[in-house]
Amino acid sequence: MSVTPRPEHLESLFYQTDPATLLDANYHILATNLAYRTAFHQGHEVAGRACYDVSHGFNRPCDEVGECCPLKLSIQSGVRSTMLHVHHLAHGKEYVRVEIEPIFDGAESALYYKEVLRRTFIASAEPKAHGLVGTSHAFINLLEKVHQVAPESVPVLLTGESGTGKELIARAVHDASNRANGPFVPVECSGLTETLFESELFGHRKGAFTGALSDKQGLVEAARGGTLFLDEIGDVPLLQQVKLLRLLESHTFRKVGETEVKKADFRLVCATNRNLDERMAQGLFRRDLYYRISTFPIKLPALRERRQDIGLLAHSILMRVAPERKLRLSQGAEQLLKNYAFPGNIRELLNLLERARILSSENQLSTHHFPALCHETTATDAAPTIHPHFVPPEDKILSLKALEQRYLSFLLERHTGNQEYLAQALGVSLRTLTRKIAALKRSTGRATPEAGSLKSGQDRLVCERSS
Ligand SMILES: Nc1ncnc2c1ncn2[C@@H]1O[C@H](COP(=O)(O)OP(=O)(O)OP(=O)(O)O)[C@@H](O)[C@H]1O
Repeated sequence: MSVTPRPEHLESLFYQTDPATLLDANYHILATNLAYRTAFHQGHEVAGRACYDVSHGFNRPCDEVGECCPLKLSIQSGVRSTMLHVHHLAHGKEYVRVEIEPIFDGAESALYYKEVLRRTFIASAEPKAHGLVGTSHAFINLLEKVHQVAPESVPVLLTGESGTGKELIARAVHDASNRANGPFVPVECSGLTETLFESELFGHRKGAFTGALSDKQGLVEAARGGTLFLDEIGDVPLLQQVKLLRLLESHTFRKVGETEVKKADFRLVCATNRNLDERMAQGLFRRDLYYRISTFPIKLPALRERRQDIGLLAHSILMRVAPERKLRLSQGAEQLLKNYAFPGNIRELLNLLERARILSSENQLSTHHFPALCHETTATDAAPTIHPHFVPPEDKILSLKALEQRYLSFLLERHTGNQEYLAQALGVSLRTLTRKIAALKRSTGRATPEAGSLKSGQDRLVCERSS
């Protein structure tokens, strides 16, 4: 049974400047304001429909199809909840920050729920040539953290493997902060020599040292009112770490060759792909500096932890590297990329796509345009290989036995006829290896590569042939 909102609540909704709706606990939209209708539905009224239908085109509540639902959270907790959602609208998918507040009005349980929706542009849920793209859970969790910390002034430390997008996330923290109108100043710390470090960071006076031909403003000063992004902070040598620490503790600095002390005014974001715990244990990174920079650490997921985004990322990168060609991935090529572990992360994906676009004269990139991942053999029409960085699909957990069999079949293809060597390298006796090969043969019902090329059906990567 649907509830009728009280006039005072309807009035507060109508005067709300942000897009807003009133919902009941059964996911029905009871009322909407003009800002909501204008922003999301070209002025059309959607009251009376279910929120999951309107925002996602689903026929069931979002939490029943694997998405987090802020309404459900609020119903369960009885308090306000906020989260990022990807909304599927007429013009495409977009990121919306949804805030749900239960309205009790003296009643024991909430009468209904006020929903306020704010668009966020720090990332795109649709292919886009520049900026952050993604819709996977790991990526949404990352964006949540960016939203949580952006309005605060605390230092942020971004960690994660090389090529995961730390610089883009640093920029997103800046863009979502109240310093967004100020400058964003990236500093590549690993490239700064000892002599350059101070003069680059703090600036210098003309004549301060040989080669100082004019006054120079430092990067700390350039970041005034904005964000200073210290990339590769883990590579800063100990001597310079002391200087950084002094800057962060006193919020002041002095140009080289000058006596005047100046006040610094920046928000600090640092990034590293080094393991700072290890560096501290080795005495290569100061613990006091670590505590200064790591108030809010954010670990970026590796690309293999957000494989759901590979198609979207690839599409976006193709728009970037070949804007004049409408390049698409074939299904097989997309699957090939999704099955690869990407030790070099998004930078490696970019590299592979650049190479593929040069190799292809068509609009479609197929598996044979990715020779590094797909070693075609000439033995059969679809002779498969498994790349050493092969990882099983996200939605499928392989049993250890199945994984062992895959690995074995991959090795047998590589080392045909050399079982003695293989047994030794695997650390098992030749008898054990022979037994495992026989079991593999039985389970696939096919000959092992000893007698020909082994195919294990859908679990194998199959290279498309060039048309
Ligand atoms: N979510 C994303 N959406 C689109 N492009 C991305 C995303 N994340 C990273 N990229 C692209 O991947 C490349 C590598 O990103 P970036 O330089 O920010 O990585 P990094 O983690 O700072 O690497 P390193 O540690 O080596 O400095 C860039 O071309 C960047 O534009």
